[in-house]
Amino acid sequence: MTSSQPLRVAVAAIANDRDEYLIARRPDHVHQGGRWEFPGGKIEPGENLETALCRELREELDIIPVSFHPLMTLDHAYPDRQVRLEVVRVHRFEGRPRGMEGQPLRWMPAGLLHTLDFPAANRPIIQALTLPDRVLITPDLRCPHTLLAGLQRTLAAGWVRLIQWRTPRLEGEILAELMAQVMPLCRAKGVRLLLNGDPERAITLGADGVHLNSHRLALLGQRPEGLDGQHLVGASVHDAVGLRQARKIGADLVLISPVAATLTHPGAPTLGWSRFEELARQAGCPAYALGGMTPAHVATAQDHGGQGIAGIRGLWLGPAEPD
Ligand SMILES: Nc1nc2c([nH]c(=O)n2[C@H]2C[C@H](O)[C@@H](COP(=O)(O)OP(=O)(O)OP(=O)(O)O)O2)c(=O)[nH]1
Ligand SMILES: [Mg+2]
Repeated sequence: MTSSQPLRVAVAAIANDRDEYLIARRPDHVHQGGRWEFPGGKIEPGENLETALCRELREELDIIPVSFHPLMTLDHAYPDRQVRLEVVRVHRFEGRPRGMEGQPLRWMPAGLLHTLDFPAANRPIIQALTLPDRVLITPDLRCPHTLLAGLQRTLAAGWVRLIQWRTPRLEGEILAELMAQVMPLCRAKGVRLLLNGDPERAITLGADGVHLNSHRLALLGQRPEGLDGQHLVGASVHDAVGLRQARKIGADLVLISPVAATLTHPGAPTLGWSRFEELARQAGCPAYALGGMTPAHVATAQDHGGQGIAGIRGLWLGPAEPD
């Protein structure tokens, strides 16, 4: 590392109304040259994020952003440089984007961003643009038929895009047989499923990734083997120590809990929204509020730096009480 102060960079994830993002190709000769990027550049002395954003978008694209909000702040150490990417999501702008520096531009559907070559620091940005605002956690039921019926009802409602499959009382063949039915149902709806459990088992059963409870997370020294860029790794965290561990192993999303009182852990002390916000802002990846959450809390979670909410009740459209 050449300096202890990271280089502050204003980065714009510019969206159109088809959920596509504007990307540009960095010239070959610059840092991270040849890779795709979100438009933006260095925050100059005396500038704040907003003034730097407006200047960069005028210089690079000849547009003026008119509606935007902060998405995330990311610290990343490249071998030769430490950067702090201050990422803003731009919803509306004036003008027609042109590559003012001769750089190729492209509008890319959010779901395809992960197929392109971006700088390594960009992975959490792409996750944040791709991941939904709600994670459904399955209830802890023992009856496969009840689970399957609840899943079908929930999928039919059409809004769920990410599921954490958490059935700790189902093991071995019963879980394997159930997953063989569950995965095709999810795939048909474009829903991704993370198996809460052992990472190897998640891969064997064909899940889209794994969810690590705080205990499993604490035992890992690195991202579980076999879970490549196409898979997702989620982790449950309750404090700054857990969050650091999630960053260390390269988790793609974290569930921070308990934000409010929950029936799943009655009487447990809660974090509240201000502590959630402190943790979410340090996460370096999309963070979901968990504990006492319903879809009505999505906006509150986002106002506090989160990606959205996670939970069972309020999201699962079937019986949720232990059977
Ligand atoms: N703009 C942008 N920079 C990124 C992204 N990801 C990433 O790691 N970076 C890094 C690469 C660079 O080290 C730094 C941005 O520098 P830059 O070269 O774009 O800065 P600039 O537009 O002010 O360029 P210049 O005036 O120095 O030519 O941040 C990204 O998505 N967009
Ligand atoms: Mg630039």
